[in-house]
Amino acid sequence: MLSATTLSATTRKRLVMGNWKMHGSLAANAKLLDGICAGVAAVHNSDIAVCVPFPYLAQARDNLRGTGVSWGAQDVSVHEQGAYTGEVSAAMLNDFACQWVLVGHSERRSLHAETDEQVAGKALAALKADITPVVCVGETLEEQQSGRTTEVIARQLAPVLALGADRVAGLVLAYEPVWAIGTGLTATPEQAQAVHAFIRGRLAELGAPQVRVLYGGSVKASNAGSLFAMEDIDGALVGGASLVAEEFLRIAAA
Ligand SMILES: O=C(CO)COP(=O)(O)O
Repeated sequence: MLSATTLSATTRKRLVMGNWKMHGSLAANAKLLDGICAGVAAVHNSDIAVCVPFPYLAQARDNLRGTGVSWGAQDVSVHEQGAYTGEVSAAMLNDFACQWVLVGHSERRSLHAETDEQVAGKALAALKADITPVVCVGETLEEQQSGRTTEVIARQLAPVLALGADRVAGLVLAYEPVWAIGTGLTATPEQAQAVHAFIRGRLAELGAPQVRVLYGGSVKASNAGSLFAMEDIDGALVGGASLVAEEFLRIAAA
């Protein structure tokens, strides 16, 4: 007989999401999106999505509608509207039919001093607009080396989990160890699985065990398969390798 955890693992569909970060141009994106669309029919086991810079949301929508590839943004304001120069609201993302939005990426946390509470507020703003937030958590190298990984993840998760089981059931989490982002250093599948199991435990305690937990940090076609083989890794949030259509598709098919 299947145990409850085995059963739930089999029902979480894999999600492979590209985070383009601040890369792209109309011309380069057109080529990349065409390449992804050309190969997506061969990928059966993963949901595929791209999170693009704000100015390219219309291009993503126009190129991806009806293709099976979904799209989203890389940040959202905690505010609904008003005098917030430079901010983009969840309702504005809805105007471009975004299905997803990243919140709390480590680059936003470190470069823009986003707090755990602000990240949870952004997740809530997205949920209220029917956009799925992909909440990113992860420890720095110094935190990892001093044995504080789970302490940091628990702290980052706390205000998100405080939104309650019903809200949390509507989001996706991404574990991205900061030391593995853009460095070529990937957590080993076992290292990543240990943190994912910890996160899954928190989700189960809350009553939201089905939430997908993605891994991010130097994911490539060559390491994706061994990461996806882990019980609690439900897909990947891919930076650099998502900018090359063939490589991104190979990850999704791994
Ligand atoms: O930050 C990341 C995705 O959000 C990971 O980036 P890389 O895949 O380039 O390491």
